[in-house]
Amino acid sequence: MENKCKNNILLIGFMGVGKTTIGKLLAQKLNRKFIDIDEEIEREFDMPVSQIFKNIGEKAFREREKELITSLTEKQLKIISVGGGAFLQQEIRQLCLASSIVIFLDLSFEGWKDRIDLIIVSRPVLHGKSIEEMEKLFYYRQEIYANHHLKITSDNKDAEEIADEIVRKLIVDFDIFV
Ligand SMILES: Nc1ncnc2c1ncn2[C@@H]1O[C@H](COP(=O)(O)OP(=O)(O)O)[C@@H](O)[C@H]1O
Ligand SMILES: O=C(O)C1=C[C@@H](OP(=O)(O)O)[C@@H](O)[C@H](O)C1
Ligand SMILES: [Mg+2]
Repeated sequence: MENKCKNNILLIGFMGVGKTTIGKLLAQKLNRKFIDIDEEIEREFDMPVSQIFKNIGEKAFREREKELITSLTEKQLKIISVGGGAFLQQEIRQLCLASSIVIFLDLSFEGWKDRIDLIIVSRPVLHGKSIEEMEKLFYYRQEIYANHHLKITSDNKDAEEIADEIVRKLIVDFDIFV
């Protein structure tokens, strides 16, 4: 039986699927605090993620990503959007699955390709990659997103529609009170 007393709501999925956008909408609809892990790290380092990767390195980013997610999931009743690579770390996966309702925003590669122009500048992981290499990374990462409590198919739906669908499912399937 699903453990329904988890109180944080955490969004996962590949970069560009809408975790940050939809997390903000969800927080408004559920009247909860919203935390975007990338935005927190950018605030701390006072530079965009792309510059952190370039100037400080991905290793430091991943270490801080794990520290922040660990500390933030200890406190409850938040909407947390993590970066697309957070679930690469097994400790983060285990911690989030145990402490939060993990929602996977599932977008097809065809649907994702339409967003490349929107995200390419700010996603250093994509820099220098051919579309074939991006596709390989996309499908490789799908395995880590299989660790979730709720999957929302996201193709051909706008952010509001997805946020409303999540609220409905949280109320019906997870006893979340609005
Ligand atoms: N459902 C959607 N339909 C179309 N575009 C979207 C949708 N959700 C997000 N976007 C757009 O895609 C880009 C990436 O969204 P973002 O929330 O930053 O994704 P993530 O946090 O998963 O990387 C933004 O330009 C955003 O406006
Ligand atoms: O998939 C990844 O490895 C990353 C995704 C990004 O977050 P979004 O998924 O919000 O773009 C950000 O954490 C960083 O660029 C690394
Ligand atoms: Mg994001």
